[in-house]
Amino acid sequence: MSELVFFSGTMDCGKSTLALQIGHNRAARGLEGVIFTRDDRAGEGRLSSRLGLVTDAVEVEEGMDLYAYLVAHLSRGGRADYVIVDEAQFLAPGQIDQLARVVDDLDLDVFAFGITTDFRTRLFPGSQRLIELADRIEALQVEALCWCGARATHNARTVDGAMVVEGAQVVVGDVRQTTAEVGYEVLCRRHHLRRMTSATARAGALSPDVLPVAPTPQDATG
Ligand SMILES: Nc1ncnc2c1ncn2[C@@H]1O[C@H](COP(=O)(O)OP(=O)(O)O)[C@@H](O)[C@H]1O
Ligand SMILES: Cc1cn([C@H]2C[C@H](O)[C@@H](COP(=O)(O)O)O2)c(=O)[nH]c1=O
Repeated sequence: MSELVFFSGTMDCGKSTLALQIGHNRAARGLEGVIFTRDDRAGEGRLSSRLGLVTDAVEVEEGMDLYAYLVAHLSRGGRADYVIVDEAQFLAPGQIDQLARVVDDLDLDVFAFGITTDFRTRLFPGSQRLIELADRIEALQVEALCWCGARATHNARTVDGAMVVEGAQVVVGDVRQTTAEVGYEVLCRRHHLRRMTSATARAGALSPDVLPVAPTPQDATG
């Protein structure tokens, strides 16, 4: 039975790497996949991992029918033994329905990879639909870590290191981005809710307000 599988996790937890590995292992056994992506940091029509690996992919445009694309591809004599979709959070809910149809009507496995929630902890519409329709949801084994050492569960958007909670849902960007104004940082829920990024935590630790201060004679006398 073919399956629609949603591999989800925070940013920087290895989703694209796993997508490339799944493709690589199947290619090694002579299988051919169709790889879709949308708005990868490496540019249009690319699926890239921070480990340096990159492959060509079909860029999913707004309004594109993924089921129709695959039917046309197969009718032209193209091969598709399975389908990979990276940055699946950026797909429209209707495109996720089309992927479910690819599984059910074309009998192809679809492996979708994406983050579930945005910088405001709200579900991306594409991820919500995947959660609703997927046969299986897989959490990645290599967890990203918050600056405090706890498992990172949420994605924060930062401007000059400070967490922001206003702005468009989609802004392509990266973690550990020191030069660009907008960046991202993965945090545990506790620090996401407190809006404490590594930079603000560092600044707080260095602030004279929180440094232990030796008591002065006035303290003793009141
Ligand atoms: N220099 C490095 N050495 C070893 N592993 C690295 C290095 N840089 C990145 N990684 C690994 O790559 C992961 C990010 O992979 P990637 O597929 O780009 O993530 P995602 O698609 O989930 O955002 C990191 O969690 C880390 O495990
Ligand atoms: C949290 C959040 C992220 N994004 C963007 C930033 C990146 O371009 C991708 C995630 O890529 P990754 O391979 O999982 O690291 O999503 C966004 O547009 N809006 C957000 O709220």
